[in-house]
Amino acid sequence: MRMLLIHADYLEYEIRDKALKNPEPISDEQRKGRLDEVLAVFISVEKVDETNPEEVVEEAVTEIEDVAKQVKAERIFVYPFAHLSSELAKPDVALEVLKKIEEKLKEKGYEVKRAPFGYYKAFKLSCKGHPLAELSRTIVPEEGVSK
Ligand SMILES: C[C@@H](O)[C@H](N)C(=O)N[C@H]1[C@@H](O)[C@H](n2cnc3c(N)ncnc32)O[C@@H]1CO
Repeated sequence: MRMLLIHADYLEYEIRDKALKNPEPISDEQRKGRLDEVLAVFISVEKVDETNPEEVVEEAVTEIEDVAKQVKAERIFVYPFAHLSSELAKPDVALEVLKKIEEKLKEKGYEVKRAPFGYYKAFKLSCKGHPLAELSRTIVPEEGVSK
């Protein structure tokens, strides 16, 4: 899994078009979304993550929470982003992983939005520009360790 984490004044998106034949079904209210004072997390779920998605979810949540605490962000935007890797996981696996990351962050008390999966989206992002405002993380499940 590849993550780009941006501490931002805001992130807003608007659905433009389908990018997959069967994108995630969404309500009208999900066609647009915005969070202010947010840690935006752009995530590419990778092929290697398919060997142990549970472990990758746990590690991603740990990394995201670590950065959120450092930058004192209470809101997190989980944003599916297929452009951080050339070895992408299948869409059905990727969507499940992203949903679980969202769920676990909410359980930890963060206000979380997740941008819809499988669409072209316009977005606006205002990066804060401080030294920890732009970070990346790579998560790889342990070789062949399936729980
Ligand atoms: C396109 C660009 O504007 C938009 N931002 C976009 O990336 N759309 C992606 C993700 O929402 C999702 N998607 C498919 N596979 C994956 C994956 N392995 N990991 C993450 N997202 C995925 O499906 C879309 C097409 O790849």
